[in-house]
Amino acid sequence: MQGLTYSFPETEQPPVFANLSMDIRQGEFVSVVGASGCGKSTFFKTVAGLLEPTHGKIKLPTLPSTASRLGQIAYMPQQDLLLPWRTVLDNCLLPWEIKPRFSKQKTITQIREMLARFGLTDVEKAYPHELSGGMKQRVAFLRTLVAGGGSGLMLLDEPFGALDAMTKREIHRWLLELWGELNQTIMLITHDLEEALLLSDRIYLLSGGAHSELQEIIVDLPKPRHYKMNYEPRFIALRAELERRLHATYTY
Ligand SMILES: Nc1ncnc2c1ncn2[C@@H]1O[C@H](COP(=O)(O)OP(=O)(O)OP(=O)(O)O)[C@@H](O)[C@H]1O
Repeated sequence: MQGLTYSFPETEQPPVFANLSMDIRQGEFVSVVGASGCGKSTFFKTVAGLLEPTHGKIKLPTLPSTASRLGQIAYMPQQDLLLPWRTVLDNCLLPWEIKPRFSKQKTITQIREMLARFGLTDVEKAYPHELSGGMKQRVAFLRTLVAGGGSGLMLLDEPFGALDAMTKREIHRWLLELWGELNQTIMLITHDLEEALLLSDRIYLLSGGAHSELQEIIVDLPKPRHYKMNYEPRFIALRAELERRLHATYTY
């Protein structure tokens, strides 16, 4: 991404963000943190092609630079947005109904394989109200993977924000285990600094507006990561540094 600027049309407001540049490598896990309202979601919507940047370029190695990104990048919002009248399997089939890539039978076979890997085989015929919060997020995550778009890039906009601490921990453990197999590049928006440190290779701290800034924090914690790292000196030092820099961007 090079020199990205976005201003909402027909507003007198300064740009939500201006002149942002970053490179994400294939297979990286990168988190974006920043004060509330600094423009994180708008930034993701621009990357996903839901909004066109006012200035700047976004290049994906899998897509010609003139092609639309819309539908090419997997995007998962904060709410799971599962359709309550559809079973787990039928919710996961939704992307296929909108944009069929393979035959229905092949897609169902792929979804069933993923349901097994995600520990969801037993709930294939269940409806969303019958699932726990963590299970719903896993189904939504699976559906985002099915929607995929083939670019291998997933944008996760605070997907675990509404989960309680223990469910979040369970989903982190699950994501860390599955991570290697997914072969995806992930960008995550989060307000949870420990989540960002546990999951990410790098963290970008965004401050928006006409004089936007992106600060990069490299998370040099060894892999595989696990929860007990929270208590290790390097984790604590990185958390303190991140918190200090984040506070400095707040204007109370
Ligand atoms: N459709 C819109 N029209 C005009 N301004 C908007 C619109 N959507 C968002 N904004 C403004 O853009 C700014 C950035 O919003 P955005 O949702 O991207 O921030 P955020 O960092 O994701 O916030 P949070 O962390 O609270 O979710 C805010 O000031 C918001 O009021």
